[in-house]
Amino acid sequence: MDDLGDHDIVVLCVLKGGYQFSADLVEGIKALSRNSNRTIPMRVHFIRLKSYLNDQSTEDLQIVGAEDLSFLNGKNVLIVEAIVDTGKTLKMLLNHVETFRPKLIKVAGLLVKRVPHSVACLPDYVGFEIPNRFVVGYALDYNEYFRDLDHLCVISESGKMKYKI
Ligand SMILES: O=P(O)(O)OC[C@H]1O[C@H](OP(=O)(O)OP(=O)(O)O)[C@H](O)[C@@H]1O
Ligand code: HPA
Repeated sequence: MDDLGDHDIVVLCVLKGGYQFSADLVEGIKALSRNSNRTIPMRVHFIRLKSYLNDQSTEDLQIVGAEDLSFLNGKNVLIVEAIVDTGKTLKMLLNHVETFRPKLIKVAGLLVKRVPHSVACLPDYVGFEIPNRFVVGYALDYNEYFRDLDHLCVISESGKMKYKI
């Protein structure tokens, strides 16, 4: 919490995969605030990025919906991302967010995948480093399936075949 400075923060949740982690992280920050002497006013905002088809990152990385993030100007921003795999999404998002000139940007990533060809863009705060396998659950999907699983797990090859597009 100290890293995030002494004035209000904007939590920027990366949809769709980040919704569950963001919700739980916001609860965690609220609990820390309650147990300390300082309350940090918090705004929560959502941004949607999409690039995956089946278990592959595509070149078609889009910010879905026109996003005017000019309110980030001068703010302390905490980007919340469920997973950093190739790192392309995070890199593109950081470039985008920086154009709005926030005061501070920090990134919390629940999972960071050990991949051979990542773009070397890492979160400031990492939950877990995981092997190079495709994981689903806890809001992470395979072609939009499995976000509703309470737990994270590796999708099997037969699961991939069954839900392949
Ligand atoms: O590090 P990368 O290889 O770029 O992958 C990470 C991104 O991939 C997933 O998003 P996806 O494009 O699947 O959209 P979704 O969150 O709506 O499922 C995930 O939620 C991350 O945002
Ligand atoms: O392993 C993953 N699972 C779900 N979505 C993802 N986006 C990048 N990597 C993954």
